[in-house]
Amino acid sequence: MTTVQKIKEVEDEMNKATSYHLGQLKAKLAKLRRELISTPSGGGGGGGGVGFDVARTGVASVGFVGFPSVGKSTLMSKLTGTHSEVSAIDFTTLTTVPGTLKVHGAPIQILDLPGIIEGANDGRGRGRQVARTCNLIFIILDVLKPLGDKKIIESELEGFGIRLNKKPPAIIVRKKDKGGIAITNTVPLTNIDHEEIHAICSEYKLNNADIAIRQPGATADDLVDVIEGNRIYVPAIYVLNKIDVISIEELDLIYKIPHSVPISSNEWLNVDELIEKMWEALDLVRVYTKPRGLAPDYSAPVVLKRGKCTVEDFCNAIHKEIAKQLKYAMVWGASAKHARGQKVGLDHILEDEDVVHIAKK
Ligand SMILES: Nc1nc2c(ncn2[C@@H]2O[C@H](COP(=O)(O)OP(=O)(O)OP(=O)(O)O)[C@@H](O)[C@H]2O)c(=O)[nH]1
Ligand SMILES: [K+]
Ligand SMILES: [Mg+2]
Repeated sequence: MTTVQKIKEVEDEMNKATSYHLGQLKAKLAKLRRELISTPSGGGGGGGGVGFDVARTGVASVGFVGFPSVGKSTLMSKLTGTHSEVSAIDFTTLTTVPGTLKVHGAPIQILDLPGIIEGANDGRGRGRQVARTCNLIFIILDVLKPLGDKKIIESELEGFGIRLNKKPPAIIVRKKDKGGIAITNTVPLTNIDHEEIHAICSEYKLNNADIAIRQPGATADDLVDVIEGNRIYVPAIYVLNKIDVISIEELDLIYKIPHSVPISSNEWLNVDELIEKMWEALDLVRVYTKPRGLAPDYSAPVVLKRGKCTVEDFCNAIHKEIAKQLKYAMVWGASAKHARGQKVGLDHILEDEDVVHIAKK
């Protein structure tokens, strides 16, 4: 039996299972799925495989996923000016095609991925490996196709350890040497019970551990995610393409899908909103440099990622040696205590559109 067949079998069994059995099956499923995810956690590298490894450029990347012929290449080509073959024939794009789009001064890498195929577990699944390394995923949907396609793509990505528009669950699992399984919870357990927790632990041969659940509505899948530990939590935007061929009434309906932006790549409708949403979701921090005695340079921001935007990160983004030479930094903007600016050190956390002057020793 192939891994995919085994997964199907476990899924079928789940429909008729008890609490304990269900927990066991969920853990089993996650272990099988792990076999399909061969890249190490955290991403960073390419997806592996010929045609999927592309040089990563820019400060952040957006991966386009979707069924064939939904218009991924049309959008990517027009956004970036990079050629990616467009045609009415499915599976036109067979490798990852990279391009760059500058948004508010920040170069963003756009990755046009090959059309997704349901249940693909061999080379064809490689596109999702690449998706694991992106900072934002655009799920591109054709408004003329069934809305069920959305669910299929979501499950495909979930199967690859990708969690869309979700934060890591507030569950802590601490292994011990003895004492069995001790469960504590700061919130009521509404979607998981002790039996399920025990079943999952046993499936992972976790005999002694403290399990602290702080996540409201935590599920068995959340616990499995925490134990598996190789999950990628990434924002996603649902791009509803080809609105040029539907009526205003139909448009009103699809607008209700959360995290969605309706557009037409062909007619270039509402693409500005899409770029703005892309910018918000990437949550980047622009920092402007101010040389002594001169006005800040607003044309070329240093662009940092949220969570990695200290004065030290800022220095390192300019040059490796600068942090060592720093006497202090002057900061103006949202992160500064005073309007007249604040003197700070390397660990100060910067905010979007701050202005920084580096004083060297
Ligand atoms: N009406 C309409 N057609 C579009 C739009 N965007 C793309 N198309 C058409 O949809 C077809 C498929 O477009 P592609 O850009 O090749 O789609 P893709 O998702 O890259 O397809 P694969 O690479 O095969 O996965 C082409 O005939 C496009 O002209 C749109 O906004 N409106
Ligand atoms: K196509
Ligand atoms: Mg294409």
